[in-house]
Amino acid sequence: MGKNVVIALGGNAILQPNQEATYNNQLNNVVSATGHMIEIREAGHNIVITHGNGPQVGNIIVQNEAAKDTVPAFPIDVCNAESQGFIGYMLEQSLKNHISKRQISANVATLLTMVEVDKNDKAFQNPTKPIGVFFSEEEAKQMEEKGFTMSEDAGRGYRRVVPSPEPKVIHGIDEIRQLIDETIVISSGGGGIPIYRDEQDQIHGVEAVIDKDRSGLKLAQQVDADVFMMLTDVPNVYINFGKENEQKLSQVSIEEAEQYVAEDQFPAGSMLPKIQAGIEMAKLGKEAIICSLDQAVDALEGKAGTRISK
Ligand SMILES: Nc1ncnc2c1ncn2[C@@H]1O[C@H](COP(=O)(O)OP(=O)(O)O)[C@@H](O)[C@H]1O
Ligand SMILES: NC(=O)OP(=O)(O)O
Repeated sequence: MGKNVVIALGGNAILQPNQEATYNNQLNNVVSATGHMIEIREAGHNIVITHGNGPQVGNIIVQNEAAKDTVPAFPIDVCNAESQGFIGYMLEQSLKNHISKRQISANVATLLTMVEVDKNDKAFQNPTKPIGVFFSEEEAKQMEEKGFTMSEDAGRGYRRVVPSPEPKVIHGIDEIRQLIDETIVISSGGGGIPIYRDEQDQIHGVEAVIDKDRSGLKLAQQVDADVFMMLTDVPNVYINFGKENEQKLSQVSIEEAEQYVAEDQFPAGSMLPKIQAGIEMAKLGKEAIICSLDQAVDALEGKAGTRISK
């Protein structure tokens, strides 16, 4: 019998750091990514897809700021909703085209997803989520002088950072559970649109970008997934990443993963949230896999990627 698999697709896989942020570049990457996802569905598994939006939401914010003298800029939660819409559109269109070509029986539905956070989350005082394009150190210094918070991102350059609160409740879980056997559901894109409830139980948007690996974990837990797959632009997790003594990890226990975290092997805002999500998934007796897009099917069969389990 097939497994329930939640797949998280990285925003940097949708727009690679060295690519121009055109719509066509992003669509081409999504067409290729969904081709691999469809293979998982063809192998008999149910899939729920979530995705990142770091590059995309950062670029939407830049568009808003550039045009603000003629069109007022929207808050970040609305920019998140816009990124969810356009990435969901690319995913759904590409999935439907693959389904049609391969004559598979499956529907696709994209859910615009709000995710509740605590408005007093301490993340609001400590921005850590990298968004948008990469800058040199010199450019980053100039951006800081203009009031932006910047941070180095995993050896790839500097990026703007925004608050990234912990996801608490994913909206739409009952609907996903009803749909999952027949339909490929796309949900919680960009980590979800961050919202909070006030004392009168009213919903409000809040300016932040939730980490999609953390909300993907919540999604995996809430839909009772067997496997949480985080597809990114590296084939494996490594210790001593980028150094001469770099070492590929294939199978990692909870204890080993916790030890590597304690050794500061993984940077916040890139690999750390994936590993933390993987540890939490493994603690539930389930599996977490971190791998590159093109190795998704092999990784699910235990032949590629990095697997965290008990
Ligand atoms: N220890 C590590 N092993 C593998 N990749 C790492 C490690 N530490 C940092 N990284 C970086 O993490 C990146 C993946 O994280 P991120 O850019 O947030 O991915 P995505 O947007 O695909 O979710 C890789 O491209 C790599 O540069
Ligand atoms: N929201 C989010 O985590 O996006 P990335 O995957 O692009 O970092």
